[in-house]
Amino acid sequence: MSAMFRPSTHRLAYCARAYLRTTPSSTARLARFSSPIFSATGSRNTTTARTTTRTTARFYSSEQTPPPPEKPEAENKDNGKNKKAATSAGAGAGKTPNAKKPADSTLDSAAAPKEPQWELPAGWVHLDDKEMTRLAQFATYLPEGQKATMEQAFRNVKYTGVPSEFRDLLRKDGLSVMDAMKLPRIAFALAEQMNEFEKKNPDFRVGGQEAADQENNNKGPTSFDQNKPPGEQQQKQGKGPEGEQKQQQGQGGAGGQKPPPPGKTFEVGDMMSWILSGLLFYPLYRMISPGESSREITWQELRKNFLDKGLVEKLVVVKDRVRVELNREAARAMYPDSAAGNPQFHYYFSIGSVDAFERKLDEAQSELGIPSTERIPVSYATEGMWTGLLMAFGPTLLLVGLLFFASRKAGGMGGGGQGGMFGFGKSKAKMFNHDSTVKVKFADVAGMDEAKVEIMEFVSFLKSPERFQRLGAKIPRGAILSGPPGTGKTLLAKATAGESQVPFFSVSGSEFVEMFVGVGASRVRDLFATARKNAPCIIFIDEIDAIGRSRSDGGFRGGGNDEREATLNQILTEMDGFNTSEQVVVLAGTNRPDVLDQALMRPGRFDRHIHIDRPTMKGRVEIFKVHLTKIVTNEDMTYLTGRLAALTPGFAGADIANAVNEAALVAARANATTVQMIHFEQAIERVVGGLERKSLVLSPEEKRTVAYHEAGHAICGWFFRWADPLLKVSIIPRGQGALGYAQYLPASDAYLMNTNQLMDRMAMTLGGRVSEELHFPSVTTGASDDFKKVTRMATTMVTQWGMSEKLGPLHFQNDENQIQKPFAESTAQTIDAEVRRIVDEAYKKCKDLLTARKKEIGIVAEELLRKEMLTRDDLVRLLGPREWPDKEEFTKYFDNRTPPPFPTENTDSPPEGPQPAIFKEEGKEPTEGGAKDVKL
Ligand SMILES: Nc1ncnc2c1ncn2[C@@H]1O[C@H](COP(=O)(O)OP(=O)(O)OP(=O)(O)O)[C@@H](O)[C@H]1O
Repeated sequence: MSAMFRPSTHRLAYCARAYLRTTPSSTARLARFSSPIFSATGSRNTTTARTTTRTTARFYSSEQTPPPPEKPEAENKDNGKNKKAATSAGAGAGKTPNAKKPADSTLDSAAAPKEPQWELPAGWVHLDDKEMTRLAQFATYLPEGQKATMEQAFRNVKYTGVPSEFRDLLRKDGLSVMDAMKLPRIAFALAEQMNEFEKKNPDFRVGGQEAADQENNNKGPTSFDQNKPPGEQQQKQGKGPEGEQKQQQGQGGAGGQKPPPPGKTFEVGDMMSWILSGLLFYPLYRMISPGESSREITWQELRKNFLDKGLVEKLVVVKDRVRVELNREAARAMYPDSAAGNPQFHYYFSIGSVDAFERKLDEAQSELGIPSTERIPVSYATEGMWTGLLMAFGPTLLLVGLLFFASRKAGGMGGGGQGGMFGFGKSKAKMFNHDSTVKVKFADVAGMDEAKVEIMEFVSFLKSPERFQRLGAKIPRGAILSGPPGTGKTLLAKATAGESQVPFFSVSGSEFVEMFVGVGASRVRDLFATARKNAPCIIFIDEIDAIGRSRSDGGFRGGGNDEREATLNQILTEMDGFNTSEQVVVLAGTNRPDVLDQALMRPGRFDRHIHIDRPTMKGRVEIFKVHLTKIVTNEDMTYLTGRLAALTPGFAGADIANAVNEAALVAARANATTVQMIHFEQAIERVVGGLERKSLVLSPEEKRTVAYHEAGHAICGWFFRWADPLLKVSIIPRGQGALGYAQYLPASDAYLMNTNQLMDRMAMTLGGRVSEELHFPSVTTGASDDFKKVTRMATTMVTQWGMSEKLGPLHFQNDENQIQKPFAESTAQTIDAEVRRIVDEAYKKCKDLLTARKKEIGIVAEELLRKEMLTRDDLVRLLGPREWPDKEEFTKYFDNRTPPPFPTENTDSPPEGPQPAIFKEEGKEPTEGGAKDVKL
C-alpha cells in the first residue's frame, strides 16, 4: 500500500515540510503559532485545532489525508483506550465536534465569581496559556493525592502572576540543576503571594474556589483545565462526545479529579509546603526516574509511529543511542494522551553502529521520498564528564541535600525553634485548657494527704501569686512526683491543674525522643514557649527518666546519648530561664528518681521531691471509696471498703481501680444486678493469683501431693506465732504454674520485720517441702519457688539487714552489673555459710513442728482433697482456734462473719510447654525496710 501511494506521499510530505522548513526556527514558530490554537481548542473547537495543527506537521505518509494516528507500540499497550480518542480526533478532521467554552468566559462565569482585587508586584508577570500549560506539568508527576491539590493551588496563578525568572524557567525546554536550585526560592515567593492574594480575595481561596468549581461543574471546565493538553482533558471528562455530554449533564466530575471537601482552606504553611513539594518534587522526580522522562523504542516503532508521520524534527546521536526530537505540537495533536507531546519527554533507540544507523535512515527517507535537501538533521552529541557525573550522583546528592535540609529544619537550628517545616520539632504535648478543662479535683485523689499538702502550694501560687510575692517568697519552679507505678502521680498532677483552673500541658518524656538529633531539644523549646504564652499554666512531663537520666551514666552504656543529653540540657536551660514571676509550674513524674540527673533535682529546678508510696490501709480505704462510687453496690460501704482494703495490702491506686472494675465485670458476667462482696473477692483473687485454670486436670497422685504440700504451709501458718494467719487455701490451679494457692492475711502493713517474724516466715515457706518429705517416699519439683524466696530472704538478712552475728552490721550490695564482688573472697564464703545456717535453722524449725503435727497435716490435706478449698473457719473447726491473738483488723473484718462461698469463674487454658514449679504461693518476701509486699 505504501508503495502504491508513494508519489502522492512525496508530494504531501514535501508541502508540509516546505512550510516548516521555509519558516525560520520552525519549532519556535510552530509553537507560537499553535499556542493560540490550543487556547482556541480549549475555548472553541477541539477538532479544528487538531486539524490545523496537523497541517503544520510533516507528513510523509502514504495517504493524502493524515492517517488515523496510531499510538506508539509501547503506549498502545498501556493506554489502548486512548487510541480510540486519538482516532476519532483524526477521523473527525474538518468536522465540527462539540464546542467547549472559552477559557476566560469559563473562568469568569464558573471558577471566579467576580474579578479579584490584585495588583501585580514589580518583577512579576502574568503567564500566557502555553506557560500555564507548562506550569500544570509540574503537577503531572506528583502522586495522585497531591496532584489535585497542587493544581488547585496553581489555579490562582492566573491572577497572582509569577516571578519573571519563573516564567523564564517555564519557557525553557529542560531544567538544569541550577534551575532546580532556584525553585525553592520561587516557591516561597509564590506561596507568599498566593496567600496574600487569598487574604484579599477570600472568594478565591483555593478550597472555597474548589467548592465553587464543584458547584459549577455542569457549566464546563475551569480555565486551568482548558490549559491542559486536549488529551488530558479528554481523559478527565470522559472520552469524546459522550464525555462532554456527561459533563454538560453535570456528571463530568466523575471521571475527573476528586474534589476536596467543600470549604477546605489552606494555611500559609500548607500552601508553602504544597508548592514547595510540587516544585521540588518535579525536577527530583525527573532526575531519579529517567524512565519516565524517556522511553526506549525500536527502529520499527520509530518508523511506524513518528518517521512515516513526519513527526521527527531531529535525531541526536549520543554514543550508541539516538535521541528522537519530535515536533511537539504535531505529536501532541496526533497522540493527545501520550507523553510524546511533552517537551520534557524523549524517545530514544539504540544503534549498533553510527554507520548502520545512517544507512538505515537514508534508506527510510528515500523510501518516503524525502528530497536530500529536506532530510531530517542528525547531530552528534557527547555527554560531558559533568553530565555523566551529575546523572550518576545527582539524584543521591539531591536526596541527601533534602534530608539535610529537613533535619536542620527539624532540629529547629535553622528555623529558630519554630518546629521546622514539617513540624518535627513541635512539642507533642496535649493541652487541656479552659475549654477542655481537666475535670480531676483533689477529691478524686485519695490516700496521699501529705503529697496533696505539698502540691497544694503550687495551686495557691497559681491562683494568687501576690500572696507569696508580697513577702518576697519565691515559688518552687517545679516538683518531681516519684513512686511506684500506678500510685497516682499523673492523677495528682491533673488534679493540681483541675484545682488551679489553669491550662495543663501533659507530655511524656519519651515523646521528646526522636531519630533526629536536636528534635527533642526543639520540642522542649517549643513546649516551654507555648507554656509561657499560656501562663499561668502547668507543664507535666510524665516518665521524665526517659530523658532525665544522669548524664554520667551515658558514657558507661556507650554512644547514642547525644539526643537525650541535648534534650536534658534544653530542659535545664528552660527551667533556669524562668523568671520567678512567670507562673509556669513544671511537674514531672517518674518511677526511678534514683537515676535522674542531679542537675535536674537541684533547687531552682525541680526543687520539690514528692514521693508517693503505695497507700496504707487507711489510704486504700479512701481509694476504694473513690472508685466504688462509680459502681452499683448495696453493700455496707464502711465494712466493704475496710474489708477490701484489708484484703489488698501492697495494692497501688491503679490496682485498686482495676480490682473494682474487675469486680463489676465479674458481676456483669454473672448477670447480677449489683456488685456484691463475692464479686469483689473473686476479682481480688483474680488480680493477685491469676485466672483459675479448671481445665488443668491433675492426676489423683498429683492432687494428693499438692494437698499435702499446701497443708504443710497451712499448719505452719497456724502454729507459728509470728507467721501470717491463713485466710484461704485451695488446690485449684491458678495463674501461671501455680497448682496450689494459699492466701494469708499479712499483719497489716508491716513496715518493719524482726528476726522472729522472718524466721517464722521462712519456716512456713519451707512447710510445703517438709510436708512432702514426711508423707511421700520422694519429693517433687514443686517447692523450687519456695526455696528461691527463702534463699533471697536469708541472703538479704545477712548482707543488708545486719542479722548475722558473724558478719556484723555491714551492707553488701551485690551489683549484678559488676564483675567483681564488692567484698573479699573470705567474706563471700562467710556470707554463704551464714545463709546456709539461717536456712537450715528455718528448715529445722519447720521440720520439728510438722513432725509433731503430722496428724493435723493429714486432717487438713484430706479435707482439702475433698473440698478443694478451705477457709479460716474450716481450719478453726479442724484444728481449734489459733493460739496467738490476731491483729485487730483481722478480727474486725474476718472473724464472726460468714466467709463468702468459694467463687467459681470461667477458666483459661493452661500455657504451653512444661511448667517446672507446680506449687506457688502468691506474694513477695519483705523488701528493704520491712514487709511492704506481703503475701495474699
Ligand atoms: N490516689 C489515688 N486515688 C484515686 N485513684 C487513683 C489513685 N492512684 C491511682 N489511681 C487510679 O490509678 C490510675 C492510674 O494512676 P496514674 O496514672 O496517676 O499513676 P502513675 O503513678 O502516674 O503511674 P505511672 O508511674 O505508671 O505513670 C488513675 O487513673 C486512677 O484511676
